[in-house]
Amino acid sequence: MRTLDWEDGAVVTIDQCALPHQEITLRVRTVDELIDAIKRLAIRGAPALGIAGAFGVAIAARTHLSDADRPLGEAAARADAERLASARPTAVNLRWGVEQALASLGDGPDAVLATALRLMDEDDRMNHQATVNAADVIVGLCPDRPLRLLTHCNAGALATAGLRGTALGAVFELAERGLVEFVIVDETRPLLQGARLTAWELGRAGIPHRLSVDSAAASLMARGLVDCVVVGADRITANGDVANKIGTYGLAVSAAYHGIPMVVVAPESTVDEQLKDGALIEVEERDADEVRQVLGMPVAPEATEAFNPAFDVTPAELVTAVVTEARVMRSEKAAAGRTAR
Ligand SMILES: CSC[C@H]1O[C@H](OP(=O)(O)O)[C@H](O)[C@@H]1O
Repeated sequence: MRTLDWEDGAVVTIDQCALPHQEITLRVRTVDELIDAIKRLAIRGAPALGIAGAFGVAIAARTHLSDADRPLGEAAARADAERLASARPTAVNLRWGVEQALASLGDGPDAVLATALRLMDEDDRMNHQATVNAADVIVGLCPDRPLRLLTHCNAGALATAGLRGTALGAVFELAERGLVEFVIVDETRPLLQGARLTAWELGRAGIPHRLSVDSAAASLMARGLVDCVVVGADRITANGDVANKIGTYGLAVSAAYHGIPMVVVAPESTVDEQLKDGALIEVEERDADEVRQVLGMPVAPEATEAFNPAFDVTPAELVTAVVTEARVMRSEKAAAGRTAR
């Protein structure tokens, strides 16, 4: 089953908040339902957000363009599209997908849906090629065999529209080549995308993996248990800075210190050439309860204040390579700066 699909006028997906213990199918028929699913991370992951955004515009077009007054209908559809694009600010893909679909609005609801379906098919192709390219890069960077890989958050099929992830897709590609000893899965607090989603995907695929608390990553690198860190991205700026799940920057600093390659895997739709560097990226700040609680169970006093940035920004100089379906962006600084310790 695809992670995201379109059936009978609805976005059909799996509710990622219920995983790994329940596999609940979501059928989203309105823009408001879709915004709710995006905000609560039932639908999540940069490429998946792009396709969901495009399908959301298709829903808005079908809802409003049937009105007699076409200009009024288009204005209403555009207003819905803006609410969708603003649902989560950091992943560039969401607004990208909305804008791609909006470009077809003047040709009517069927044209908007056709655009969204095309983007969904392209998402599969782009992500698959990026994972093959990334596997080739990792093989070239890491002489030891088999590979011990560390990943953060979830950049698997669940983070895309289709059957293959980005960073985790590269892990799957390497495993298919018989090159993976095991994968260290950062649990990824506060919402535990690693423990709940990446472990679920790797378990279903029979790929050896070990769950780890986020704070163990640096010491696992110091023990020589990591050959390469491979992660996804939510926005890559023109100079190669990378916004990704909170904790990625710390991984990059530790990896650089230990001379371990840091590879980012993403489709070109995650690259934002309009933004010159990472300082300009809006980092989503989420509800403090996500930190005060573990999946809804309080662990801190109710009055405790908390930081909860959903992402951080890793400077290009700490990223060995950003790999897409179309190119490999290498940082000379990252290569020069890495001396094994
Ligand atoms: C393949 S992009 C996945 C990317 O998105 C995740 O964020 P979230 O779970 O909040 O949508 C995380 O940053 C992943 O690396």
